[in-house]
This record gives sequence, structure tokens and C-alpha cells, in this order.
Amino acid sequence: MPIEDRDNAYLITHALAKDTLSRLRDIETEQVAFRKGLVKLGRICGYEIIDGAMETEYVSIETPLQETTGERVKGLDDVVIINVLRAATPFVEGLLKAFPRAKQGVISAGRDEEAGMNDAGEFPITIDYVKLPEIRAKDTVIVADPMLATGSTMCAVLDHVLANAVEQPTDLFVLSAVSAPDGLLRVDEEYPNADLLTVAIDDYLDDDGYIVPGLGDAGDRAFRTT
Ligand SMILES: O=P(O)(O)OC[C@H]1O[C@H](OP(=O)(O)OP(=O)(O)O)[C@H](O)[C@@H]1O
Ligand SMILES: O=c1cc[nH]c(=O)[nH]1
Ligand SMILES: [Mg+2]
Repeated sequence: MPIEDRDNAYLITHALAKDTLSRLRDIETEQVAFRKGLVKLGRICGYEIIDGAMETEYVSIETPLQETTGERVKGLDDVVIINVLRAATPFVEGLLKAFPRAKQGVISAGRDEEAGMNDAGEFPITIDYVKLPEIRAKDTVIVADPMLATGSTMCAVLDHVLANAVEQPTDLFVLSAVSAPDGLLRVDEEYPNADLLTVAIDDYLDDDGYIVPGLGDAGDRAFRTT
């Protein structure tokens, strides 16, 4: 469903996506259930991307009984999924169930929480490790991170990914579970060619840059760190 006044931002409205996200938000959801919830949400989002954004083609098929016409999704071999370490890891595990043959990239990008947010609402981002596949124009690129807060991490990641692409991808998706309005606007403004997909847009960011109501620190809850 398109988000008001934004040509390229969409809500993933599948009932099971909303159900799963609601369980993730719950403070009572402990590590294992939280991680499994992120995996499930990634899978649902993957199916929704296929359903909403990928083309199908008719193919001739020989069943054990006779020839018939079937429908196949086009381009499944030309999918690139970027895992923004570390909170995206279980989310990507779910996405891979929808895109099992995706080429995968990882990029370790973290907010410098000690430096904190500046007056413009941005965090300095540290990028430690990057391993990306070759990206070409025909690839469907999905950059996955469950949390889009100030947008600082995603902008740093997109900078890196696009600067290192062999060709600029035509289909570029930024996928998150929960977004703050500020982060969504920032990524939209800096990367107008990206389609932004999210399951929820929450109310605001608190003074520490956490999404409210949000679900807390997704990395800490999935990896049981504090
Ligand atoms: O939009 P932003 O303000 O940049 O915030 C979002 C980022 O914060 C979280 O990662 P974090 O830095 O906590 O790293 P982690 O995945 O290791 O927990 C989250 O997974 C995003 O990457
Ligand atoms: O609310 C937030 C903001 C950034 N990162 C998280 O994990 N949660
Ligand atoms: Mg974290």
C-alpha cells in the first residue's frame, strides 16, 4: 500500500506481518521467540516483495498427465540481499526462504552511540566489514535492516553499496520492519530511486534515537546483549 505523499514508500500490510510485528514489539517476547519472529517476518516480507514487485511469465510444463501452462516468477536468480549486521541477520534468514538463490552481501554498520545524535538528528556510523557481490542493473537489490530510525545507518550502507556497484540497479528496495518518520524521509530524500518498504511507521524518535513505540534494540534482543 503506498504511503501518503510518497511515490516510492510502501507499507507491507499482510495481516501476518502485522501479527508477527506485534509479537516482536511485546517486551515479554524473549530472545528465541524474538529471533524466530524476525525470521518469520523476513519470509513474509520476501513473499510480499515477490507478489507486489516482481513479474511472472507463462511457461509450458509437462505434468505426469499432460502438457499445461504454468506461471513462474521472473528474475529470482538476479536478486541481491544485503544484510546490515547485525540485527538484520535473522530477518535476512527469513528473506532467504523467499529468495533461496539470492546473492548475499554483508555490511557491518553501527551507530556510534557514545557520540550520540547531532542537532540534525543524525548518528555517526562506523563501517567495519563489507563483503558485497557484484551488482548489475538487472539485479533486484534488497537492503534489509529491521530498524530504520534516524536513517543514518541506511544512508551510509546505501552510499557504500551503490558506490561499489558495477552498474546501478534499476530495482532497489530498502526493507525494514519498523521505521521512524524521520528516517524514512531522510532515506527517501537522499535516495529517491530506492523503494522503501516497511511494516510499520511509528510515532517518533526519543532523545537517544530509539523508535517509539518501536520494539527496543533489535540487535540486543536477538543476540541477548545489552
Ligand atoms: O536509522 P539509524 O538511526 O541509523 O538506526 C538504525 C540502526 O540501528 C540498529 O543497529 P545498531 O547500530 O544498534 O547495531 P546492531 O545491529 O549491531 O545492534 C538497527 O539495526 C539499524 O542498523
Ligand atoms: O529503536 C531502535 C533504533 C535503532 N536500533 C534499534 O534496534 N532500535
Ligand atoms: Mg543495536
